[in-house]
Amino acid sequence: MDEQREVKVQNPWHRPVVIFLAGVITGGIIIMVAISVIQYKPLPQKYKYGIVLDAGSSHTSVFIYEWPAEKENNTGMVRQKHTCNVEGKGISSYSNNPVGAGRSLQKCMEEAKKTIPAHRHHETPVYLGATAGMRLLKMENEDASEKVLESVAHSLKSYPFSYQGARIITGQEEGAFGWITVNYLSKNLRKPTGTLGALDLGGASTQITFVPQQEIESQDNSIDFRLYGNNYHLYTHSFLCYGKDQVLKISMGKKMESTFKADETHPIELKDPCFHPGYNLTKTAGSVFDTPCMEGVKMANGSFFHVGTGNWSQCQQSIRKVFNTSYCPYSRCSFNGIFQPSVDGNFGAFSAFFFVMDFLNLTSDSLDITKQNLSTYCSTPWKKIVQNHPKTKEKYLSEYCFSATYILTLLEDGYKFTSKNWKDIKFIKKIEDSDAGWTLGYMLNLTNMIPAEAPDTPLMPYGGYVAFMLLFSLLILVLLLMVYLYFRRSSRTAQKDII
Ligand SMILES: O=c1[nH]cnc2c1ncn2[C@@H]1O[C@H](COP(=O)(O)OP(=O)(O)O)[C@@H](O)[C@H]1O
Ligand SMILES: [Ca+2]
Repeated sequence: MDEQREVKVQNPWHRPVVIFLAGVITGGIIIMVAISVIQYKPLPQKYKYGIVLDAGSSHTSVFIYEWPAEKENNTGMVRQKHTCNVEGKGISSYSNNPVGAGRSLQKCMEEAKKTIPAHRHHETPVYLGATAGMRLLKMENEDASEKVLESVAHSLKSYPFSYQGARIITGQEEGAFGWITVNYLSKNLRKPTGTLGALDLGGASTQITFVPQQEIESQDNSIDFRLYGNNYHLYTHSFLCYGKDQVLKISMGKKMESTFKADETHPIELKDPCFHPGYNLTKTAGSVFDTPCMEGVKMANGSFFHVGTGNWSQCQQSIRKVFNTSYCPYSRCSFNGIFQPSVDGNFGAFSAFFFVMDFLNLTSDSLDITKQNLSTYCSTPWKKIVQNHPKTKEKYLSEYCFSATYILTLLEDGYKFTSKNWKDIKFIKKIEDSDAGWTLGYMLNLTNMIPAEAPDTPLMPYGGYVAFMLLFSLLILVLLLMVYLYFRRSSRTAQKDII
């Protein structure tokens, strides 16, 4: 009996104190895991907002962006929540009525107030960036351009948002921020993979931006960024007056200059291969020459009949005349003596590049087939075109043959794309529900949402962390149980041996 009692006393697992301690340790581990899991659980998502107004030459669009507050420095987290198209023309058309420019924004800004939760209004930045229409107005009439900018600034300040400025952005900014937008949305910026070049076509200017293989020979065309720990050396150029609406005016003006000299009888007929056969509209010379882009072209006046002949190759011949390729002070040029390295890699072509090519179903064929299809389209009678598209605005409809011919000529003769790398051009409107364009990149830059260095990332993702903690604590529990069972067994064996 005495020996038995001795053994019982020697077996520590039979002591209530030890059992109590084991319980406390196990409970402690469970509490520790529970606290650390709850502590690092992501808080319910809080969203922040930003507003950018794209005051283009043809119209103004309001973009509302949204992003989770705690993830603002991660690539691809900002998304477009809402867009609103301002009624009427672009702000540069209000040169004779600047007050109207500010007033035109009211409807869309009221919509913005409803879209963004009220408690976020005061911290939501609002930016307005004006592009080539206002650049041209500033060249023509600086005073009028200032009055228009004052008017839109005054209007934007009357809303409960955080007004951050209304200004004319430079062509370099327009190109570079378009490039940032498409690469941010494609999540290219933190990866070692290549980037996407950006091609933007507006009504009054056009931009080309990409990472070149060759050295950039002109300082004006070079932009450097450090984003997420990577250095980017970009080539960019913005051609003022080479948006599709201005090129239409220039090429019509040039045609008028050459035909009207020979024929003095009024009203004059302007035969135009870029418009469909059967198209015939009376226009005023003033509506063609109302631009500073027509320097050096002899001005006509009065009205004329704009008559379509629908001939694609003649149309291309007439468009080629707007590109000056007679001089180049660098090793290579696009046109008008502007340096351009050879195009390299994939390109996203957006805004009017997309609107036009998508409307004509010309976004996925080879360059040769695209030309053939466009040629057939241009020679289709105007009557049939109207019948086939009864809902499309006739002004847009009448200009698609011209616009697509200009696009092909700009890309092939201007930027030197070939039938080989034609497939590298992707005509895009949106990437992941956000429009391709300069506005997102502009906001990301001004709100410092793209850090120069890659932000620190946790050792493991949240899900992995929870799974790891649970597995690890389970393992400790199993180990404790095994040790307990082992000791119990060995103490029983010891007891039996003794008996
Ligand atoms: O649905 C469409 N079909 C064809 N063209 C369009 C459509 N929507 C917009 N556009 C054109 O896209 C261009 C947009 O240019 P924007 O107004 O941005 O000028 P900017 O960038 O030169 O300042 C204009 O030429 C406009 O007519
Ligand atoms: Ca634009």
